Amino acid sequence: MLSPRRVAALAALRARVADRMSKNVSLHVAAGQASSMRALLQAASLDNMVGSVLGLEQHPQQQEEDGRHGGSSMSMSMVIKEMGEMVKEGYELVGMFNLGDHFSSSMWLWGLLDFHGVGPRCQRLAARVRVLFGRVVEERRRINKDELHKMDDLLSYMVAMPEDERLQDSDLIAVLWEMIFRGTDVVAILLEWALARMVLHPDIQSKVQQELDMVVGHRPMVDSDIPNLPFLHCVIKETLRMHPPGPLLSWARLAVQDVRVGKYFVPAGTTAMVNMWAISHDETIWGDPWVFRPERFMEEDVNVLGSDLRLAPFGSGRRVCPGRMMGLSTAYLWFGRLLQEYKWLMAQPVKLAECLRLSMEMKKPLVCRAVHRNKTVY
Ligand code: HEM
Repeated sequence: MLSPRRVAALAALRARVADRMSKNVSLHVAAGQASSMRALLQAASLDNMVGSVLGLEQHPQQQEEDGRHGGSSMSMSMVIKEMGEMVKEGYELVGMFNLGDHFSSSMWLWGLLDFHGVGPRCQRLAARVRVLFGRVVEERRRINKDELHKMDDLLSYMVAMPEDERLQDSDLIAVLWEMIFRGTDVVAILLEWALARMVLHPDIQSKVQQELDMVVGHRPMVDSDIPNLPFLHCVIKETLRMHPPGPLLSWARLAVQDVRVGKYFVPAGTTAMVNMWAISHDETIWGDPWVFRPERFMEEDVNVLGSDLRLAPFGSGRRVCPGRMMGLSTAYLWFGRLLQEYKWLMAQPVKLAECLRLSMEMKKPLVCRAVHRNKTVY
């Protein structure tokens, strides 16, 4: 459970990142360029994750500064750039086909079938993660306890824990890496889908903007506005339904004996996974499942955090996404800010074809044109 102070600090960080992201969009607008949304959203998401997990934040005017973190000797921009490269490499590796994964649990045969060198690349990535995160952890430990208690990021919290409760270094690094790796792209992917839908459905886009104008007005949207924007919630939920970024859930079950489930025969030894994509497109559960209709969530509220299995885009139970509150709040805020400040128009045909890697992405990345709305948000 996060303390109110940490919740407020995370919200303030999200808002600062939203400002930086919006400024980047306005640079494209000023240059008359269309925006390639994926790179822009990924950069913002990495910025947010590195800030909330490691407490490292790069201020535009301080490209090479490190002073906020107790005299770190590492260049902030270098650390963030390397984190971004490592996340990208991790995604590529997870998405690569490796014959060994399908045929063998024995290491030597797995190595023999690893034609693309996935194994050695994974080992090199793991070594990079250990070195870079190891240095960040070491530097944080040098900060005195009083200062550490004032910091709101996950690493500082974990380093400040009583000694007998602390994780070993290898586990600590694994947790930090997993949070950044899993949390970075998925938020960007969700927002890319949501914006694609806004470009395709200008009527729905206007409806969100009307709600924002009415509830928030001319100042920038903040976290505390989120509960007062029900239609914006519906749009994000409908995006999660139609384009769940994590379509296969790991509530894995092993059949210990041969069994029949409905009309299917499941042999002993089979691992079964939950296909959330199929559930959220099932016409016996969702009327008109192929129609993007956010209003359906106005008619019936559905909790998407794991308690309603008709739509559990963050999973459910023991392996539920630990970043779901943060991911959802970030998506609500950034989506609201992007729509509050800009009208989004088609720059290239929007294709909704999907591509499954670690998350389910748009196969053809979204490129769209932003136009400043008349409302002044600064
Ligand atoms: C809109 C945003 C997000 C979506 C849709 C999402 C979705 C998911 C899904 C579907 C899973 C797998 C659950 C399962 O296999 O049963 C998952 C796991 C995970 N997510 Fe998220 N997630 C989001 C944001 C985040 C964020 C912001 C973080 C980090 C702060 C994060 C960290 C993780 C981690 C560490 C796991 C692995 C948990 C485990 O294996 O036990 N996620 N997420």
